Amino acid sequence: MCLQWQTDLTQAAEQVLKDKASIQGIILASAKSTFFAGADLKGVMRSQASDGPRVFTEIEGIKKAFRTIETLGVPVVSCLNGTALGGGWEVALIGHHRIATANPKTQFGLPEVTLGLIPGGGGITKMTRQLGLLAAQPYVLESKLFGPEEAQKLGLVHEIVASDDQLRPRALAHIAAAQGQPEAAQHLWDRKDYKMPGGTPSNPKIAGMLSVAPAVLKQKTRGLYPAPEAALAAMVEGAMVDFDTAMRIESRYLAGLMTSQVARNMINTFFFNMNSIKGGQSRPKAAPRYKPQKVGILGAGMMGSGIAYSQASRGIATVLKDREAAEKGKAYSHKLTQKRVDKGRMTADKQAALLSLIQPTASASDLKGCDLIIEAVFENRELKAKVTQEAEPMLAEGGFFASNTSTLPISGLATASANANKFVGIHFFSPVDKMQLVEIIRGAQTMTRRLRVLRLRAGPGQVADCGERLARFLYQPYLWHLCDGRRGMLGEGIPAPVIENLAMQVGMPVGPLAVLDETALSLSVHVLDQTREDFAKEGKTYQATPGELLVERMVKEHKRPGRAAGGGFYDYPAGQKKVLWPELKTRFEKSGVSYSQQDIKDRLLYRQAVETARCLQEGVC
Ligand SMILES: CCCCCCC[C@H](O)CC(=O)SCCNC(=O)CCNC(=O)[C@H](O)C(C)(C)COP(=O)([O-])OP(=O)([O-])OC[C@H]1O[C@@H](n2cnc3c(N)ncnc32)[C@H](O)[C@@H]1OP(=O)([O-])[O-]
Ligand SMILES: NC(=O)c1ccc[n+]([C@@H]2O[C@H](COP(=O)([O-])OP(=O)(O)OC[C@H]3O[C@@H](n4cnc5c(N)ncnc54)[C@H](O)[C@@H]3O)[C@@H](O)[C@H]2O)c1
Repeated sequence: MCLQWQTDLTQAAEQVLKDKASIQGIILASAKSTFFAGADLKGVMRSQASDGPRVFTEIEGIKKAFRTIETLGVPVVSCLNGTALGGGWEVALIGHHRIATANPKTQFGLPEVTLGLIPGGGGITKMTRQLGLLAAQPYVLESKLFGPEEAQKLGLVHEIVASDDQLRPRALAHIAAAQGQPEAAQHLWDRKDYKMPGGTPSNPKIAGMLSVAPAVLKQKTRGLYPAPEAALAAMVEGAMVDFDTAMRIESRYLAGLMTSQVARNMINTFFFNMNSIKGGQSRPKAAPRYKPQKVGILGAGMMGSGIAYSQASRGIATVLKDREAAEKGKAYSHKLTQKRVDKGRMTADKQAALLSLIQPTASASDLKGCDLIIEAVFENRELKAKVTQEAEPMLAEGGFFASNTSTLPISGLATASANANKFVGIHFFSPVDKMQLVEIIRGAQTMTRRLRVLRLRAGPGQVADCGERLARFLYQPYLWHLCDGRRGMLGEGIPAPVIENLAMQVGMPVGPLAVLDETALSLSVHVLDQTREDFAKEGKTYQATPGELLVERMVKEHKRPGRAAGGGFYDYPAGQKKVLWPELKTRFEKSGVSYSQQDIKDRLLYRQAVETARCLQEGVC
């Protein structure tokens, strides 16, 4: 929907108006494999707040042309040969009759809200009038996409054909059959007898549901996303007025959002940046895709057992080695898959096949022939060196070794390896089965070719290559500093619920103390001990931060090592929701401490911004 397209559309609408007497019908079709991808997102990225009035005029101009075509008095048929999203679906909705080619890859719908925008090119008004205020919500507020078949069930597509070449003949046949039938040249909502499905907001049943809708929405967005709120407002306000006014209401909300920083950020992150990552931006250009046949994992603790699941669920034979906990580590995969079997999402055969790929063992010789071995033992340099030297000789010809360390520089760990150029960091996150991101860390001597391991995870877009420039990690120091600041706040006497709730209010999915519990407070203490040891070797004394000291107290004094070991900042009563450990109040909270909620929010966000800037500065890609 670039400027050129807008001009062309306006001219086409003027032309059909002039030629009205000689037109029997109009076909909307695309010469590309995608029917239409919607608004020009590059153009949206260029808009500034001061462009609001111009953007409003443009939106209204587009919709005027849409309206001219659909109210001309002739049947309009949309021939949907492929995907139609956002403004593209709004173009499809100009047609009174919509024919789609059967193709499981085709997607229709309104993804605007996911980009910080709303379907303000008629999408809100028309979908609401077609489906009703309640039924339209998933498509408008949650950007639920659908294929041709679902569209047909919803009455949004009227015919499905087997191939693209049948679209035009079917459209012509429809136009021929529709001659003399005024209703075929009219939308549902333009008919005199139109009634909104389910009723308008004046219907007491609808009004009752709508009175809670903003609260339900706010619970999901925490008030941080303006687009869904604007979309809901446009739906409801639009349902109380005539069609043209509803369209104008939509345009106003859209113009405001289109020129906002929030939309620019969301479009950049969720469309352009995501696309370039999916397109392989972080992958080495020349390296072919690679999937190891057999992977060894050292350490079947929290991470090792999760990594074993992640490998086996991708069909990779996995040897899980631990001094004592290998069977327990495998049992974790049983627990995860059993939940899916119980819900009918996995067959017992598939579960058995997955579990059969995991071989628990206490013997290093079982690692023989692995083309990749990932070490996930305690965060202790000597232990890591020992297990590296023990396991490396078992690697298959050309195989390589990886450490899942959170904090120890890869170049340093690689000194224990006989093949430092085949030593790489592969940093999974906890819980491994849920977290999509994996960091690949090159040590100073790692050959770039090692990065072929990126194939370990399901798909692209999930890997940060921290590179040898950094020879450390992107996410870990990031999280570390963030958490450190927050546990530091607890040490200042700020109540734990305040820290947790304000973190959620600024958009974090869970509070920082909960994250620390998940990754294990004992891990933080291992890291602290190792850091002290490293400093001592250089004749220096490490000055632990207040946050680090607080966690050390939690583990060593209060015996609260984290979730996996029964409790940390939170208690985890069986079968119930976690609750903050009541003693945090007596042990850390200071009654007279004064704090401003805004300051705490700022501290949480500034740290994030500073760490992000550092990553950019250090060239992390
Ligand atoms: C003032 C205007 C008023 C408008 C009023 C209406 C407002 C409307 O309600 C708002 C919207 O439509 S919000 C929008 C809602 N629409 C959406 O969210 C749909 C976004 N698009 C898609 O999801 C996918 O492109 C498709 C699934 C359509 C095709 O997938 P595929 O076949 O794998 O193709 P691919 O590899 O993905 O793309 C090829 C190239 O095209 C590029 N490009 C694509 N769309 C673009 C766009 N809208 N923009 C700019 N560029 C767009 C893409 O970056 C890439 O460029 P590169 O330089 O070669 O890298
Ligand atoms: N916890 C997290 O969130 C997280 C996230 C990313 C990376 N990591 C890193 O992963 C590694 C493991 O962390 P974890 O949280 O899974 O620890 P954990 O304490 O849960 O597990 C460590 C396991 O290593 C085993 N082990 C110890 N010595 C061994 C040996 N010689 N041979 C085989 N197994 C041995 C232990 O028995 C234990 O099961 C650490 O390097 C940590 O920094 C942890």
